[in-house]
Amino acid sequence: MNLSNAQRQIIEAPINSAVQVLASAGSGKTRVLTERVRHILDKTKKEGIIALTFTNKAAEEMSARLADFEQVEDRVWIATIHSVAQRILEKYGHTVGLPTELHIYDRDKDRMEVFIQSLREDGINIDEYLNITDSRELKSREKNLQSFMDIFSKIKRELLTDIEVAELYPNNNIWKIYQDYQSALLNSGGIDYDDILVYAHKILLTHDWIAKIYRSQYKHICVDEAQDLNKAQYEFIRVLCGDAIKSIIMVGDPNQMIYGFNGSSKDYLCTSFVDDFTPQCFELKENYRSTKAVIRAANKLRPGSQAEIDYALEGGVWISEFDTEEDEAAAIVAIVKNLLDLRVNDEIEGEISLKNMVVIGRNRFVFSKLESSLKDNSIPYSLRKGERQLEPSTRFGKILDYAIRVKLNSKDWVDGKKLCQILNIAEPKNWTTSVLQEMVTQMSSSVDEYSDVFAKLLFAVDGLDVESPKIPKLVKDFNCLLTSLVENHSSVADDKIEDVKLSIEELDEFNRTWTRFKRKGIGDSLVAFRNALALGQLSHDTLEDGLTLSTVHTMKGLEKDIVFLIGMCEGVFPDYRANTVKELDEERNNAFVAVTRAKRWLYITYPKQRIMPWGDKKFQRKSRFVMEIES
Ligand SMILES: Nc1ncnc2c1ncn2[C@@H]1O[C@H](COP(=O)(O)OP(=O)(O)OP(=O)(O)O)[C@@H](O)[C@H]1O
Repeated sequence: MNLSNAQRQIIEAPINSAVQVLASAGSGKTRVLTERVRHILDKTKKEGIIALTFTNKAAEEMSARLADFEQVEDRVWIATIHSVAQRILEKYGHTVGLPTELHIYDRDKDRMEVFIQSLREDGINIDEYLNITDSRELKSREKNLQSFMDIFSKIKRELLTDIEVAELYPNNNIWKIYQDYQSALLNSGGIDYDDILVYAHKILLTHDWIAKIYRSQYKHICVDEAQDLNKAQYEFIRVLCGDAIKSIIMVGDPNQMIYGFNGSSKDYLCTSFVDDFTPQCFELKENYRSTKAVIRAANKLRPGSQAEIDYALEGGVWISEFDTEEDEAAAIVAIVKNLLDLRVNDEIEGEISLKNMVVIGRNRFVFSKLESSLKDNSIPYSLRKGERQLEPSTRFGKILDYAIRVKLNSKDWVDGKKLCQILNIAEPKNWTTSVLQEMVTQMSSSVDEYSDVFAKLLFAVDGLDVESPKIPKLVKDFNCLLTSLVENHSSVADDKIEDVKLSIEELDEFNRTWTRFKRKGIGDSLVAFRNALALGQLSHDTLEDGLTLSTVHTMKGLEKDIVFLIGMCEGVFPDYRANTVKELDEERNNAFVAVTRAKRWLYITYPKQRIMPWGDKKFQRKSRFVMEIES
């Protein structure tokens, strides 16, 4: 595939200069970035490159595209911004007072537990506050607590100082509450997800010698999807460069900024980067991905954003209205079947299969009727997950998960408490390195019918060598044990045996995740494994051959020949919570991203009425975005 002149100019821009690329959907941003990396490798001798992506999937894709280049492994560090920051913490976290074995609290509810504990320690009777029977009032109180957590995230994502916080929230003692939460996190031996960047930024800012180590090895930085940077991410990149790294390329599309809830703003790419690095600026407008019909639709949403290439195919965009969500689902299933029967078409490369299609919705709730319809028609499908790992659902799976966390960080009372609850035993008085042994001892007097298995599991996890754990052996032993329970299950109530059967599946999944971890070569230790899980580096698509159902956010950066965009009603898309001009503008970006995932054909559908979660039937208005596309 040839590069266009515009693409080539960017790739061949002077090596030690800053480059900004503002490019529309499908214009080859990822391609340009990959080729730029290749070009730098070619033109320089031993210099290293850091290529920063937004998701692990994008990092994998870039690695795959560069796999044929011999020196890539030694010279290019392709990773998400969080993975790079985390690696810095693993090595140098001690310089800012972090524990040597980093424990990341990756679940919202665990962070909330730590916050509640910090309030307790401040003498606030938080348990009484939450111990009420009125469920509505309880919800509102939980919401109140959540609003504090949101502020903490904002402080971290925007790197706010105490003075800025006092100005923003003059009537609350937020900074003190925040500091107490931070101390509580450290007292439990961990940090939260947002902290990864905050601490890594702090390390580079306050320890120039550490920053110099990275700057001497990596002389070039490439940033993909830069329209979605937030302040902490941008400042992290800036401090990584310092005055030494001048070779930085940022590539992004302002019309695809869809992470505003994460503090993202296109201003970091469009304004701050220009002010701080005075880059050479380029634009790419030609859409190489989509057909004329799709490009026309995209241009209705963002006028003038897309240019057709001469040889673009005509393609098609079809908009259909249905009475109900069931009718909408049935129609999509019918179209899918017709397309599969069609098998080939001049506009689609190769054979038409479920692999060429995706169903996109603004949120995952719009898929429920379609999922039933697909099941009824035996059409395999899978919901594209975010990068976070699925939580285990069985008692065995949960015990394994919590026990590993406690093994790695015995101060982790959050998971320790949950472990005790599942095992139905008393909490240890002190959270020290012997907690798992104490739990094993306690299990000897447990009346739980599986106490023996759970005690063995705790014992086995406690005995793991953290540096080089023998996970396959653990899996094999417990697979045998659980299988024998299933085979001799006559004495056990049936619902419990279902849980054991599911445990075997979860254990298999755990094993596959471990294998994925080893194969990726990100480390050998149990800590590296847990942190890779927390950073979403080990997730995978569940079903490769089925029909993919995806939210807009998880479809970012990807493309399919045939796209169904469903549930296009006001309130769903744009989301009912988007009220301000800025929020509605981001909804438009979401619609633009959804439409531009289509390479050839786009089917847009909406129902005239929907059943709300509380059971009422509600009439729907066609989305404003559909009206614009039709106009
Ligand atoms: N010069 C070119 N000639 C032909 N096809 C190209 C060219 N450049 C890119 N493409 C193709 O266009 C499609 C879009 O490219 P790519 O995924 O790099 O775009 P992008 O700008 O990152 O898209 P988005 O931001 O919408 O995710 C891909 O299928 C790619 O192979």
